[in-house]
Amino acid sequence: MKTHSVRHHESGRQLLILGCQGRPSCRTKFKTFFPILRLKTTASNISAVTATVASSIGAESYGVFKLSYDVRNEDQELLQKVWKRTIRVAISGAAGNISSHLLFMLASGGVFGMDQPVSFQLLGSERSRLKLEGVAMELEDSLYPLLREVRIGTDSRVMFRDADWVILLGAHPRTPGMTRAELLDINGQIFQEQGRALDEVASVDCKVLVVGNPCNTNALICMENAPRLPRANFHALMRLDENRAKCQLALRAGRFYTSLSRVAVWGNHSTTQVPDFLNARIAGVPAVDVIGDEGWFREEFTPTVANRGGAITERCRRSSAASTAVSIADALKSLVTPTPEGDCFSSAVCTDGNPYGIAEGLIFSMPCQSRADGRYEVVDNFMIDEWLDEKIMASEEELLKERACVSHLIPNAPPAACEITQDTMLPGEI
Ligand SMILES: NC(=O)c1ccc[n+]([C@@H]2O[C@H](COP(=O)([O-])OP(=O)(O)OC[C@H]3O[C@@H](n4cnc5c(N)ncnc54)[C@H](O)[C@@H]3O)[C@@H](O)[C@H]2O)c1
Repeated sequence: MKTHSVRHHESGRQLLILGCQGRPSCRTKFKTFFPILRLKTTASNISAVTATVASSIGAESYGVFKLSYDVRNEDQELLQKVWKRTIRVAISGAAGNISSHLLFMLASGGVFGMDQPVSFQLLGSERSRLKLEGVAMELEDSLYPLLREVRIGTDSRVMFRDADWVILLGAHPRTPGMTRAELLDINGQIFQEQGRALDEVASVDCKVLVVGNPCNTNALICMENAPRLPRANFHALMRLDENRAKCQLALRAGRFYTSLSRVAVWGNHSTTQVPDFLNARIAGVPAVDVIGDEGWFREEFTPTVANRGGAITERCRRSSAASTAVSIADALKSLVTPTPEGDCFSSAVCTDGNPYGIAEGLIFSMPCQSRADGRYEVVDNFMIDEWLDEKIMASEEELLKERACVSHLIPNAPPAACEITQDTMLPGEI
């Protein structure tokens, strides 16, 4: 099944419809959605309409999305309202667990704003096609006024076209017996292909957030295969790790999490990640002074945060999905709202020109600030002591090794031997 949008011929509004493939019940639905097209809705002319619809995709859309809405009877106030340009969000792995939370947060206006229309371009795998159809139907039934269009498909070159945001969730899960090096290769191939697709069809301003694991190296592969897009547009999700660090600090200090600031997590989204307690503040006071127990920070806080995903997976028998979706929403919000003065957010971004001497050409989590326009700057005034430096270097070393293992997926990279000796677990794994 396909989802299509059609531009209303009078108002320029876009309407959404789930494609019928000729089913009689669906043809009735089609009639309801397209009264203005005055079509005799047979299976054959539905495909003719579909072709017309496909050619209208990519145009800007304005107006109110409402199923079986008749513009002639529309509330004049709504008609006259000037809507923001619809934001196009492409999401891969859209039939998966994280997506089942994320899509509904995005469609409700909780991320981009209650006055910001959104449209979805949902990419699934062949295997998840039917489930993707179900997801689109659930979105339909949710009647979100800000959701203007939903498209589903399995071709990244179609789904990434004209997207403003691309959230890459789809990845192969690590199966029993699979080494981290094998996972890097299998998923690396997915992200090589998606990087190429982005290079061909994505808007040059689009921001890409990679979530599928191993997310830092997947983001690196994606970025290197999309040279037309600025390298600064690529992120790998580390916000979940930051949120987990904040939760542990708040619990230990007995303070509400809103009192926390400058909590960064450095490095790789693996157990080598470095939750930074040295620069963290609680109500503006250094967290180390408020908690006053250095042993706790090193021996409990750091491993607890790094292994939190595993602890959740052990209990739920699947990796965290709802809290991951929340952290994706937080990560996106951080880029479209100004970072409060003196605060930061964690995102794994390209290390080119970074102020901390981390090897260039990696996707590495660092403290960032945003001016609300989708772009960020790396915060350059974090203190690094010997302990932190050593930990950051270990995570950097791991990412250098990961990069060497996927050199065959990076254009123009010199061939390198894969030397991942330690089979580091990902936070979501048991
Ligand atoms: N970075 C983080 O903080 C973080 C946290 C949790 C999970 N993750 C990772 O996020 C990913 C998604 O997690 P989930 O729980 O939603 O997994 P899931 O298995 O429920 O969903 C993944 C979906 O992706 C689809 N898929 C696979 N290959 C695809 C491709 N090439 N194109 C499009 N779709 C494809 C699958 O069919 C599946 O529907 C996993 O890799 C997981 O390890 C990352």
